[in-house]
Amino acid sequence: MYGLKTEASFDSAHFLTDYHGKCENLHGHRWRMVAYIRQDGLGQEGTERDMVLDFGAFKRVVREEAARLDHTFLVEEGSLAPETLEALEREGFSLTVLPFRTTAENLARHFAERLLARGLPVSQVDCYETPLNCATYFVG
Ligand SMILES: Nc1nc2c(c(=O)[nH]1)N=C([C@H](O)[C@H](O)COP(=O)(O)OP(=O)(O)OP(=O)(O)O)CN2
Ligand SMILES: [Zn+2]
Repeated sequence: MYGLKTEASFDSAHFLTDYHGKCENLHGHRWRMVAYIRQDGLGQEGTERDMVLDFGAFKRVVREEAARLDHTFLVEEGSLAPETLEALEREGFSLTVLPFRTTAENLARHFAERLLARGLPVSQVDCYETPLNCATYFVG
């Protein structure tokens, strides 16, 4: 069994609905996403011979997915009044409305699903919300 991992970071604001404490307030993180691939064998021919996957291809997709969220406000769908969303957009803020509570656990799963949809056979995604706090989503 072989494994690859690569990572990308992004800066985003969020708040947690139904949270009783400081995280109910709008705040920001430098989110660090670490993606893993596990594979039995290696490529047999061409540029990926004896590789799981070219690191270049792997990191490009992971970076693109992080860039989608970078410097946006991660908003759980339904957590702000439509007029608030409209006002923020009118002011020129970039919002990413997500159909889930913006926990590190859910962001790890969301990221894994996005990478899988783009053809990367990821087995795990770690989402570091702070340097010491990490949630992991295991595929499968
Ligand atoms: N299991 C989870 N717990 C918490 C999550 C989460 O996504 N999954 N998220 C939060 C908050 O978003 C919060 O921003 C993180 O809080 P905290 O650990 O308190 O982070 P700090 O670095 O700000 O804490 P210090 O007080 O500086 O140690 C909460 N929990
Ligand atoms: Zn937070």
